[in-house]
Amino acid sequence: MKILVVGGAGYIGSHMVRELLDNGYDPVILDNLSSGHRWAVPGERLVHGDLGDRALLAHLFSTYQVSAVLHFASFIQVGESVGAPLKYYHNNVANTLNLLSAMQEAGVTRFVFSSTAAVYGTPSEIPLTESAELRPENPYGRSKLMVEQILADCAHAWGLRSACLRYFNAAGAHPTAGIGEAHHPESHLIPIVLQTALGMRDSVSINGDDYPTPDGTCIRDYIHVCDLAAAHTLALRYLLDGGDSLTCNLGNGKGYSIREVIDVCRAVTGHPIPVTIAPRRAGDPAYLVASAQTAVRLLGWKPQYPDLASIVETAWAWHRPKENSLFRSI
Ligand SMILES: NC(=O)c1ccc[n+]([C@@H]2O[C@H](COP(=O)([O-])OP(=O)(O)OC[C@H]3O[C@@H](n4cnc5c(N)ncnc54)[C@H](O)[C@@H]3O)[C@@H](O)[C@H]2O)c1
Ligand SMILES: O=c1ccn([C@@H]2O[C@H](COP(=O)(O)OP(=O)(O)O[C@H]3O[C@H](CO)[C@@H](O)[C@H](O)[C@H]3O)[C@@H](O)[C@H]2O)c(=O)[nH]1
Repeated sequence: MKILVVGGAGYIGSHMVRELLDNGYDPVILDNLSSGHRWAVPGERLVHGDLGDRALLAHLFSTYQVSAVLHFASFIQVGESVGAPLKYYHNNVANTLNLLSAMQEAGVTRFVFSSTAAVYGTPSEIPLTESAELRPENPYGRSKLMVEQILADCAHAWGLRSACLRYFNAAGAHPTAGIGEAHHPESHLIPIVLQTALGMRDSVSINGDDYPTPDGTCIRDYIHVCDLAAAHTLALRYLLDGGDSLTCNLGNGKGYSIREVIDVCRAVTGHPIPVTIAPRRAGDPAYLVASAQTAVRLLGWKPQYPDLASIVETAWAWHRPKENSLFRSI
């Protein structure tokens, strides 16, 4: 069964491509390699192109009998989005409209969307369920919420069925496939901490220690990238079996402060990992922790890496040969 994976050469998308192959699906990847990597995916499955290219999308849908689309392609940095909102609205919203229009023209009606915990903003409840208030605090989160709303309108208008998967913080690496997180430049906390353990950085700069949390640093819920991929397969099966549109949080339900993340990384790597304190980063809510009970109940999802140390161990196994962090940019 042919599945179009948009953004499939990126961090989460490339793990998804492995997961699809392991489960007998036939993925085709569309990626412009703006932050993804040719080495992360089987070359013969990659179409190098941009989501903004309507003619290319029409060509893809007419060439392949696509059963469903998994959409990972977007810009992803919370802090950057505050200073460059139009960049985010253009790629994350306008380009997604292109994709949805091409799907409508081709009669493809199943869609799995990479949404985010950033749609919630400062939590109205703890842990966050999907019915919590949606008040994103940065353009990145707003761009994802806009797409969720567009998907609901398309469901009503032309029968699109979508799974909006609101991931919390993706981390870790595939234990055997030789792929992992490699953003250039890296902005995510865990890879930065591990690069510091490797001596590639002098210290980790903590973005603010005056938040209303027990140790003053931001709390996040970290979820293994392979557990995310497994949830997508379950959501895909659910839609292929005729399931109605759904929205699910994907997280482990346990929050770790930045200082706690660094402590776990110290324990895993055996390195002291120096820190410095920097000002707050714009757009950061203090606390984001998931209730993933909807995914458990509706999809039968069960994370295989429920604790942070087991997630960091896989990330460390990936980052430790330094060339994975340093040189494999394309
Ligand atoms: N990493 C996280 O913690 C996290 C958490 C919540 C949600 N998400 C969402 O998951 C998705 C994947 O995130 P990731 O961490 O793998 O990011 P990533 O940057 O590694 O992957 C995104 C991929 O999309 C491609 N891409 C971007 N714009 C494109 C375009 N216009 N045309 C074609 N390809 C394009 C990039 O080249 C890259 O391969 C994103 O939508 C992100 O918002 C990520
Ligand atoms: O060098 C660093 C890097 C990060 N942080 C902080 O660590 C926390 C986690 O940051 P990061 O790893 O950048 O993740 P988030 O900003 O929480 O965003 C990620 O997780 C979101 C879901 O919660 C996704 O939607 C985003 O795409 C993804 O980038 C935040 O408080 C950051 O300010 C630091 O203090 N120092």
